[in-house]
Formats: sequence, C-alpha cells, structure tokens
Amino acid sequence: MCASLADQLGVSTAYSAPSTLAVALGANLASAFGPPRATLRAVRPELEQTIHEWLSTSLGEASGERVNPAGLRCRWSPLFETDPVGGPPEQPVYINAVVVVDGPRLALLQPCEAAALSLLARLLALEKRFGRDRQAELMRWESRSLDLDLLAWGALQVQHEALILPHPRLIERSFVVVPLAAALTGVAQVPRRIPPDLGWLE
Ligand SMILES: Nc1ncnc2c1ncn2[C@@H]1O[C@H](COP(=O)(O)OP(=O)(O)OP(=O)(O)O)[C@@H](O)[C@H]1O
Ligand SMILES: Nc1nc2c(c(=O)[nH]1)N=C(CO)CN2
Repeated sequence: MCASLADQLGVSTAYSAPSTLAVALGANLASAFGPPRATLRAVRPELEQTIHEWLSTSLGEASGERVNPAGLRCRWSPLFETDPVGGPPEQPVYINAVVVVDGPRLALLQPCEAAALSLLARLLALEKRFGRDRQAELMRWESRSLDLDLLAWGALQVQHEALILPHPRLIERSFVVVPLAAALTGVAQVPRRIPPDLGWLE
C-alpha cells in the first residue's frame, strides 16, 4: 500500500540498474495466433500485463488499485529471425526478441527468489495460453509455439530446481545476446564503435 502511494505521489522515483529484469522470447511453431511472428506480436501486450500484475501482487497492492503505468518501462528489441540452435534437425527458423524491464515501480521490489519463482510461474502459464504443449515435446530444445525465459533480475542469483538466474546459457546464445543488445541501445550510454584503423593491432 505504502509503496504504491509513494509511487503515485512521485516520491520514490529513484531507480537504478540493480532491479532491471530481462525476458527472452522465442517461437518456431505456429500458435492459434498465427505463425511465430504473429504470436510474438500478440504476446507482447500480454507479457507487459503479466509483468504489471506480478509486480502489483508482489508489492502487496490491492487488486484494482490505481497504479502509475509510467512506473514500469518495457524496452523491446526488434523481432529477429534466427536459425535453430540445438534440438532435432530440420526445425523451422525461430523468431526471437528480448524485453528489458525497469522503472521506479519495479525498483520498489527487492529481487528475491520467491518473487522470481512467481514471475516464472506466470511466464509458463502464458506459454501455455499461446499453445506451448510440453507433453508433446519428446526431446530437449524441440520446436515450440512460445518460449519465455527469464534472463536475469538485477544481480539476483538463483539455483532452484525450477529456476536458474542469471539464465545459464544466456551468454552462449546470439539469439538472446543480439536482441538484448538491441533492446538496450535506446539508453544514453550507447557504445561507440572505434574505427578499425584505430582499433586492434592485428
Ligand atoms: N531462467 C530460467 N528461465 C526460464 N525457465 C527456467 C529458467 N531456469 C530454469 N528454468 C526451468 O527450465 C524448465 C524448462 O524450460 P524450457 O523447456 O523452456 O527450456 P528450454 O527453453 O527448452 O531450454 P533452455 O533452458 O536451454 O532455454 C522450465 O520449466 C523452468 O522451470
Ligand atoms: N534460434 C533459436 N534456437 C533455439 C532457441 C531459440 O529461441 N532460438 N531456443 C532454444 C531453447 O530455449 C533452443 N534453440
């Protein structure tokens, strides 16, 4: 209650990177919403809503309580087409994207394992609503209509049977790292590429 009141009064607006979270999206099978590109388009507002609801619940706000929607910022990467990595041969290409979430309302919630697990449960429910059928997946990294992975939440480290944070394979995956970098390029600190003649000596 106090937290959201402070938020609405604009009192608690200081926020910083430690509570930023990122979610990766991937799909390479059609869903009821259409091909993977249509699925990701359809899931975008649903995922934002899911994160809003998770945050409100985690902050203990009463349902229906008015919250400042500007308190949560979602920065979306473009959609990328990527070749399947791992899994069975002959899979369709993937559509991948990443959303980076931060803002003063999210900063009110201290990253912790319990809240991360409850967000994961909501992500898995959303996958299911978009046609993900885990029973039909016979081997690892099979094609799927929607995959939502929690990449990181601030500096939180989790080693739970249902959740590992940061995502252990994040850094190996160009289909995650490239969209992640693209989602972040709106920030003030955009790295500037050094021209090759001023760069490496080799
Ligand atoms: N950071 C995480 N984000 C999402 N799921 C996770 C994470 N850490 C562990 N898991 C667990 O992984 C389980 C399997 O997820 P899933 O089938 O989507 O894996 P995958 O996407 O095929 O493979 P990968 O884990 O390599 O991305 C989930 O049910 C979840 O409990
Ligand atoms: N290109 C691509 N390959 C994958 C992907 C994905 O999202 N994109 N997800 C996987 C399991 O999470 C395995 N392989």
